[in-house]
Amino acid sequence: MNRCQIQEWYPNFKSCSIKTTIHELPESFVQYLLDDSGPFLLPLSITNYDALPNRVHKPEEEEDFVAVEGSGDEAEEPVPPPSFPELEMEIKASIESLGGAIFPKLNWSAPKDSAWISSTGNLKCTSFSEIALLLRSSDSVIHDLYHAYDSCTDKTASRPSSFFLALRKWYPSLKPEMEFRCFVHHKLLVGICQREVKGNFGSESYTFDVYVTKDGRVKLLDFNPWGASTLPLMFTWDELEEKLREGGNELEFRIVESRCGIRPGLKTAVPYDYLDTSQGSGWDQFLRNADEELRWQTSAGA
Ligand SMILES: Nc1ncnc2c1ncn2[C@@H]1O[C@H](COP(=O)(O)OP(=O)(O)OP(=O)(O)O)[C@@H](O)[C@H]1O
Repeated sequence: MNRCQIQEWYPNFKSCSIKTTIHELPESFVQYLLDDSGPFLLPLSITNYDALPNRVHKPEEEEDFVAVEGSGDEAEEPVPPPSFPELEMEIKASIESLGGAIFPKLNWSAPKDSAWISSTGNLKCTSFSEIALLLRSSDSVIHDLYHAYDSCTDKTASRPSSFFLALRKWYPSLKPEMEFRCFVHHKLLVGICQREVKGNFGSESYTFDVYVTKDGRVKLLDFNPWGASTLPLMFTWDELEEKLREGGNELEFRIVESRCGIRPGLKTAVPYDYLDTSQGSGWDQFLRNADEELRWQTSAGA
């Protein structure tokens, strides 16, 4: 499990992977990602520091402010937005060095499930606040922060001691049909093989994802543990295990033959309320109101 963290594997596979910079996250930022006690505030950006005194509303500084004794209001100071100036500066420099746009990822996971929240509908980020928004909104990231070791039988801690943010050069047109996951069991490739990726990963059993470029080069995207929360995609874990129990060591290569069978790799997860159209749901209520308003307008116009 630990070997599949990007900060662990990337240094050894840099030459055949996507250009990436890795930043150790201060614990204060990790706590910011975990904190769901109050309203969600984006970090105050270094570019907005000068504007801060004007942004915080201080009624006592207004001319017509009258303090009412014993109202209790004096105790309620506005909560300043969190800020992480050093991390933001490091990230800004990295984004520039990677060509101005990046794909963010924590130790194991990218915030794929929060792509819907960004203005572009994907994980492309050009600033620290875009990264913070995607990370804060993602259950995949929460999984890394809280539950990464849940399926480990030799679990000794509930979380890793440090978290890292990987910024990967943004590739705008990765074709989902050219991405492959390769299953390795006891150092044997049992799912799919790409010659260009050499077998010098430390674990015996794991999966790795590769992308085949237009000119036939293979880029290593990711490593994941064998089993656990790794999706077996067109296989099932039982099927792969069964094949190995039976001593089968032939490589099996599965592809989708129909074009419509290929879905983008990014999960297009949206809140359940978006999808729930049943009676009494938010959508149902919205449609009823719209219907009523339309009827009212029609009868008023008649
Ligand atoms: N640098 C990049 N630029 C653009 N898109 C990318 C980039 N890297 C990855 N992607 C897309 O995002 C998808 C998810 O990436 P990745 O496998 O790194 O995330 P993950 O959270 O580890 O996913 P999983 O848990 O399924 O392995 C990839 O399948 C690919 O389509």
